[in-house]
Amino acid sequence: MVEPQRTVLIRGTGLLGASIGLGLRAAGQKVWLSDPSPTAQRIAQDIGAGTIYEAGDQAEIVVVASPPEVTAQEVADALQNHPTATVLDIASVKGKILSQLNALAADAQHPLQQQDLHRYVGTHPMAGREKSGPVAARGELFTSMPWVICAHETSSEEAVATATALARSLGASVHRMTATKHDESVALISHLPQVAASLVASRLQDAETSALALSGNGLRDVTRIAASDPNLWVQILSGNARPVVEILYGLREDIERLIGTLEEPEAPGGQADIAQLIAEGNAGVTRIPGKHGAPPQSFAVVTVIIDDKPGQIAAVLNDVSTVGVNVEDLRMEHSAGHQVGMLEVSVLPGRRDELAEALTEMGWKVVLS
Ligand SMILES: NC(=O)c1ccc[n+]([C@@H]2O[C@H](COP(=O)([O-])OP(=O)(O)OC[C@H]3O[C@@H](n4cnc5c(N)ncnc54)[C@H](O)[C@@H]3O)[C@@H](O)[C@H]2O)c1
Ligand SMILES: O=C(O)C(=O)C[C@]1(C(=O)O)C=C[C@@H](O)C=C1
Repeated sequence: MVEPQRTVLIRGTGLLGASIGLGLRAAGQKVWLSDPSPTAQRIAQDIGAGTIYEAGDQAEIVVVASPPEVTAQEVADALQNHPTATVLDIASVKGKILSQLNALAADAQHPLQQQDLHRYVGTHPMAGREKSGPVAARGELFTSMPWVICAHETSSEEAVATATALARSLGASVHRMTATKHDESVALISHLPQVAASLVASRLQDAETSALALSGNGLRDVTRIAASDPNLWVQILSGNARPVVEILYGLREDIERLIGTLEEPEAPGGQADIAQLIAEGNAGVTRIPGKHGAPPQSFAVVTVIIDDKPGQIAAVLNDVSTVGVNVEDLRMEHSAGHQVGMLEVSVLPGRRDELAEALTEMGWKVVLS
């Protein structure tokens, strides 16, 4: 827990900055907000993420939550304007920002000194949304999610401890690694998925409406993040281009192999090749950890068909709690052209049948998958 009397200034009150403000406020922290956009700043204040910063006030912790392209400059300004504060940034790329800061500190014309960087720690919460701006902010965004702390060679122990405490006070689990290791890791687990989602979704641009009307969960699962902000992703992908390109070379090989196989699927070895591709995906997906970095666990899904009217989700959840079953995950799907929704309740596999039976007895229409 960050000591409550320490004041946190959040510079950049968009999705991430406002979410951090909401989470810190809920944990009893004093938060100041600042954004070059007066609207983003006011909205963040209005939703309860903190109070607008008065120029000259001294913060003890500064969180830079600006777009990656201006992050190094913002960190440098914060280190100079808050001369005793720990300064951390949360940008999605780490190596480039650290190099930019080292270059500023080495530039005799720039006021940033190498010793100022002792108070800086690069960090990256591995939680976000495909939306931008403070309106989409959620205080619980970081609960049980990884938060990477990339101490650099001269980060002080105190600065690292402060950044770690801040991440933990938002419910995140902390992972420490170098900026280089971070960038290689996120190329695979964050940047590749974004590229894949965007490429798949872009195939839909000219699709016929009758085909799109058949869309099920497969398409939705693979494309949610295709709605992400292009401005942000230009900065992320170009800021981490080399590690992403290395992965794309491998992906290109696999795609070319699949094309070759599907051109003649009945040719000798063709069926085995297709099976191998799917099996390789099976092997990869089982390696994605679950909550708190625990081994992956697959939950059983109980789907409840509900009328598309207010109060239905709350009523189902109320009935689930009376059965005494913990909800591990929740998802709502709408059926195109129908006034019904499908509420997918994920539970531990051993509790599935009991829950389905109880909900059916209570009058709900339940589907097991
Ligand atoms: N979106 C995600 O899922 C996600 C997840 C983890 C980390 N991040 C990182 O968090 C940072 C913010 O992303 P976001 O999704 O909140 O974007 P956002 O567009 O929602 O918010 C960015 C905010 O920064 C403000 N801003 C612009 N220039 C600024 C400057 N010079 N100084 C201070 N603020 C400035 C903008 O007005 C805006 O309010 C980025 O560095 C991003 O890489 C994003
Ligand atoms: O879940 C989402 O919508 C995200 O965008 C999250 C996600 C990710 O890839 O996990 C995206 C980019 C950020 O740098 C960190 C988190």
